[in-house]
Amino acid sequence: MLRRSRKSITGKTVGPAKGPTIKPQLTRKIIRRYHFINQRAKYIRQILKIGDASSSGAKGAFAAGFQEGWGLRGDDLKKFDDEMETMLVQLNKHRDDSRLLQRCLGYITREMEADGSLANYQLASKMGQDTRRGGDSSKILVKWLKDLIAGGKQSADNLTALEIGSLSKDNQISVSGIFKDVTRIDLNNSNDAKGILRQDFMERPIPENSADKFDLISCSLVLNFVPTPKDRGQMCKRFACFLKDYTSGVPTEGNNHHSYLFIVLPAPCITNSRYMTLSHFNGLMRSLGYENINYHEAKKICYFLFQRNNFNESQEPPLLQQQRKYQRKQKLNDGASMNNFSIQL
Ligand SMILES: C[S@@+](CC[C@H](N)C(=O)[O-])C[C@H]1O[C@@H](n2cnc3c(N)ncnc32)[C@H](O)[C@@H]1O
Repeated sequence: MLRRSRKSITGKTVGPAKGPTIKPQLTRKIIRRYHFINQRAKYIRQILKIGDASSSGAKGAFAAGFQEGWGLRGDDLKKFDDEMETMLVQLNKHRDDSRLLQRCLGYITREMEADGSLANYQLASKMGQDTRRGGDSSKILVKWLKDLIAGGKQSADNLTALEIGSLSKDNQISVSGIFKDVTRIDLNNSNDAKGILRQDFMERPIPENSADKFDLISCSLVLNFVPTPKDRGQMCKRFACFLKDYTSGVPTEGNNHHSYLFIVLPAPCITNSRYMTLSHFNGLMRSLGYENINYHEAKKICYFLFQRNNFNESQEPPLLQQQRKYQRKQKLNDGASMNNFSIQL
């Protein structure tokens, strides 16, 4: 069991003021692992064409292979099987070996269905919001929007927002009154009663008309948990399908209707990656049609506000041409202590 009391060995207080906590250094590890095995399970189910993720569904369909994998885990779920872990990373190479895919599915389903697995994941996600780690990131978003409205750069009328990876309906984005309506979604919080819809943004149906689109999307500490650089790129591309498009026509002086994208990332994703820098990220977003209008770098977290661009295409290289630069990983920095965070379009 990973949960623990609030004091560390050094006596330092960690985690939320009330209730169980998880060691800070484990938080990201748990979230990453949870996303990784869920994504792998989804991928295997697609190849094997099975819908039911649960052990009962999969066991019934593929008793032998599935149970082999299930049995490999034994009782200690902290023990990993090196061979299976390598295969999970390289599933593509084994897509024709259905017996092996069944084993992999059994192996990870055992972990996904273990007691406390989801609870630990949700606790780890919530800890990202703990005030000792920066708190509710939408506070800064609300301040920036208020400034834009006060400066006449943005109309305050009937603004709507989509919050991806929402953990609370009490965050500033929901309670500040700036937005007439906030739609909150999260992969795992099935708290519909609490106003958060359980939904994968990547599977959210694309709105057919503008009224169902949003003036702002908030994506705080979500992109960094998307497992692969290409999946992150897909997420970045998909934002535009859900944002109101105020960009058509020639930009006019005094136009104060825009749509926005608020992105929050752990600072090391931008400041300490071999494949990402601030200007690279802004360039990538620019190639997708967004202009960075606000940026704040705190010790651990980076905050970006992008405005959907209203530029004159004839004066810019076409966006598709610009996007090519961001389709491959490019080494921009190097250093032993650097990470490999990247986004590929
Ligand atoms: C670390 S939490 C961040 C929560 C909060 N937004 C914050 O800033 O503290 C990441 C959340 O993103 C959610 N998430 C990740 N990928 C998602 C997706 N594709 N669709 C919806 N939610 C997603 C996870 O379920 C998780 O609750």
